[in-house]
Amino acid sequence: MSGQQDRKFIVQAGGQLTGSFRVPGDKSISHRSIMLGSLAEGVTEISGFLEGEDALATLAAFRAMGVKIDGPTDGKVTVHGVGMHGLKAPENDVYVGNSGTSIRLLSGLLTGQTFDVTMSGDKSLSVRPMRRVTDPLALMGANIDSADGKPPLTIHGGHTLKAIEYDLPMASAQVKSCLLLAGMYAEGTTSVTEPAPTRDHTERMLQGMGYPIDVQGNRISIQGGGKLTATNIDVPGDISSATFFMVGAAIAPGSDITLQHVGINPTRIGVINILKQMGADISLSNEAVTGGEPVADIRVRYAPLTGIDIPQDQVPLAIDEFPAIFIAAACAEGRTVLTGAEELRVKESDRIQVMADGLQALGIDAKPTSDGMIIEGGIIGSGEVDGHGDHRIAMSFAMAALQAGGAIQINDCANVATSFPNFVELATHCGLQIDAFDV
Ligand SMILES: O=C(O)C1=C[C@@H](OP(=O)(O)O)[C@@H](O)[C@H](O)C1
Ligand SMILES: C=C(OP(=O)(O)O)C(=O)O
Repeated sequence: MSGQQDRKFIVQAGGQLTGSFRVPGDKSISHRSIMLGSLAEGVTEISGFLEGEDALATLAAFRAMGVKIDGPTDGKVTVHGVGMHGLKAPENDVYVGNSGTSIRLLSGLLTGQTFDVTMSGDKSLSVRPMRRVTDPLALMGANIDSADGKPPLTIHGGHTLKAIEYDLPMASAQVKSCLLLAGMYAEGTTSVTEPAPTRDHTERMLQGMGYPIDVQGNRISIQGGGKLTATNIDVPGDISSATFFMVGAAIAPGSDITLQHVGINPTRIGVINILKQMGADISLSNEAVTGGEPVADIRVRYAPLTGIDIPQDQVPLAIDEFPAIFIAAACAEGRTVLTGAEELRVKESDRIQVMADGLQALGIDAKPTSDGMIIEGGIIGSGEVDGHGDHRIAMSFAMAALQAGGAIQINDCANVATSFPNFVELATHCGLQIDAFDV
């Protein structure tokens, strides 16, 4: 839970989604724009920055390390880069709240500094696994203390880093990015091989800021000792935030929405591929490339959905979208089977167990498995579910109300502010009958 106060949502049943609007900026790209902008030489102007708690935690961390950052004001941020060696020791521990991306990417970047930093987070972050970054960083020569592989992490600076060749044990853009950021400070060429493609925003932004990297299939290499040059970054809308509206429109008869200027990076569009395979009516227009990232307007009109076996190659490309995809599956005709998604168990909550519990509470036959879920499409009932302090769980169940037999109450929703601070306003604007209460 963020802050002192918790929130609950009560969403009335029925309705449809209509309208054309923009969702907030991409969370992954927002984090990286602050990190790389801070290390660059020159001034980086960012527009479309996500003013959500996670990205703001990264911004605050760099301010605490001496970087002058103006904004955010209406999504505009100006980062006065200090160069690769210009960060200063923060006066206090760095608190990154709920944000796995902040702590894991910063771990890599901070191993290259000359000072020590301790990073901590909220209740959810404090039980998330960090050995996936601390183990390979130790191989590079980093010295990191953790609480049994969990936050808080203390990164001891001043160690000489050596390049490594590393086969990632899991498909994780956070681990890949952590090692590439550490690789900028290592002697030699660090190579990371991923078992399957994951989001490549770090690679794109490094290249956009003039830091050479070499990509050969799933192997990404970076040589230490380079530099970054400031540039302007237009952050597209977050496809992970757009997903809630895509699923809402796909399940509610009469819906027709257009989500403007959304990032459609090929490493992020698993949700489009999966929903289309289920029968969703999704079309793209205004396709363009902005700051090295492809964008488009996404239109979704209601069409009946059918259950599918979700192709495993789509899993890393839709990793944050499964809570919402499970809602689509619950409204589809027939069975949907997800496998190969054990990573969902170590997100802000155990997204397999928590979604299965919530769906069952609403009368849906949902069987959790070790690495996925089997969902029989059916009729969603009225009831109360627990958001478990996980933004994506809360927003997914909010959309389920569009097809429910009665109102749905969702508890422990405050963390929606981590990725989508104006969710309730936008959802109301396009037709969801949602009220939020501080409790
Ligand atoms: O690199 C990133 O920005 C992210 C990578 C993914 O995490 P993993 O690397 O743990 O899969 C994703 O779930 C997270 O929301 C953001
Ligand atoms: C997993 C997520 O984020 P993070 O790992 O940055 O907390 C998410 O936003 O769904």
